[in-house]
Amino acid sequence: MTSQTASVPSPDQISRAPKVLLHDHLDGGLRPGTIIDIARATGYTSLPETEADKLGIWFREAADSGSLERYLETFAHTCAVMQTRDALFRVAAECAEDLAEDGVVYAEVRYAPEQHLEQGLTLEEVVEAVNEGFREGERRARANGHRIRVGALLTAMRHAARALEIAELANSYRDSGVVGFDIAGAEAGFPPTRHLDAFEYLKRENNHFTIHAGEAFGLPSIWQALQWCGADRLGHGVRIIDDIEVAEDGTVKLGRLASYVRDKRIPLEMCPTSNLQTGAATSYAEHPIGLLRKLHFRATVNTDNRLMSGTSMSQEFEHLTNAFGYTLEDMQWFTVNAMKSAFIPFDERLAMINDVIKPGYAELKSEWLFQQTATTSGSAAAGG
Ligand SMILES: O=c1[nH]cnc2c1ncn2[C@@H]1O[C@H](CO)[C@@H](O)[C@H]1O
Ligand SMILES: [Zn+2]
Repeated sequence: MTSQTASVPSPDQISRAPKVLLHDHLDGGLRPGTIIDIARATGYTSLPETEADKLGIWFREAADSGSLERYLETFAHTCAVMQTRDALFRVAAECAEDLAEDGVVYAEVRYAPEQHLEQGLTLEEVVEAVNEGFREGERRARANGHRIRVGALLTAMRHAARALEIAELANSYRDSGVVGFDIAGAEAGFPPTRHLDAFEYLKRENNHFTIHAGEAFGLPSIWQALQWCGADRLGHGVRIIDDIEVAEDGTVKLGRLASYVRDKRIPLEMCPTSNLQTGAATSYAEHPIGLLRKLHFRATVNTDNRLMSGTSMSQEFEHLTNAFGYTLEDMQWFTVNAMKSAFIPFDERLAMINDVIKPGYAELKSEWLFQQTATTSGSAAAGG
């Protein structure tokens, strides 16, 4: 008998499956049409294209550069149209709506408040506009028959010097929509230890943070993020593969750092398509997530920047099912990993896993039973 739980899910099943997203940038996920609307309304005239389809393609191609630094240049345009309360509200509401439409049930979406002050907003006004937008998006999703919860992560830019201030901001909104902190931006030349004061502050406050590490720079960056800064999770972390040796006969040897990451169940926020664009990986089939999943690292699947990568959670899973033959069981494994690693309280994570994620996958895994009944009962009736 062939149970479909052992076969690759269809795109439709992938889309309907409950998904959890831990690494998604708000300024990397705008709808192209929204960028054009806001640019018109606010007088921003530097967009490279003025038609939505073409603008979407422009972002994808410009981001397909092979270098993180050039990939990041495209954010000048999205940040330029995220400078007013209304724009931030709209972008955040649409983000929650789009994720819910894609079957995401829980998301942590990050952005850098310091990049949205050009037209006079304060840091607090930025956070409040985005929070209100997320709540509005959750309501719209519910009206469309979807359920989603969105938490914000506040990012500090690693080349700048405002990390402590942003960490304090994250801490003051921890009971109002902000679930943690992050640092992002160019990695080479900007080690996480530059922002030690921010991380030490958050640890003293018993707060949570993730650090972009091991994307454009290797093991030293991951080591610092964990052992100097105390990160709860790693943004990307793909270069941990450099500390894993696979011999010709298939035996695997983990170095000290890779062992630590696996033993301590450090979540890896992996973003396959983004990694191909910035040159952190060469193909889906060769993406380190394949080996890391086999070795039972706490790997999770994420979008990073839906606009720049022209992707969604469903598309990331489609690429992975094509490359590795992943089943619904694998998808559930990644999703439960992500939910376990979220920054919301333990009881809420557990309820999400037991009452939303597992029942959702159980339902999908049972579909083959009824398909078979439909075909066999038809032929039985014809034959009898
Ligand atoms: O993959 C990434 N690696 C490092 N930084 C990133 C990545 N994607 C986006 N950003 C940076 O994070 C800022 C806040 O959201 C973005 O403006 C971008 O500069
Ligand atoms: Zn990122």
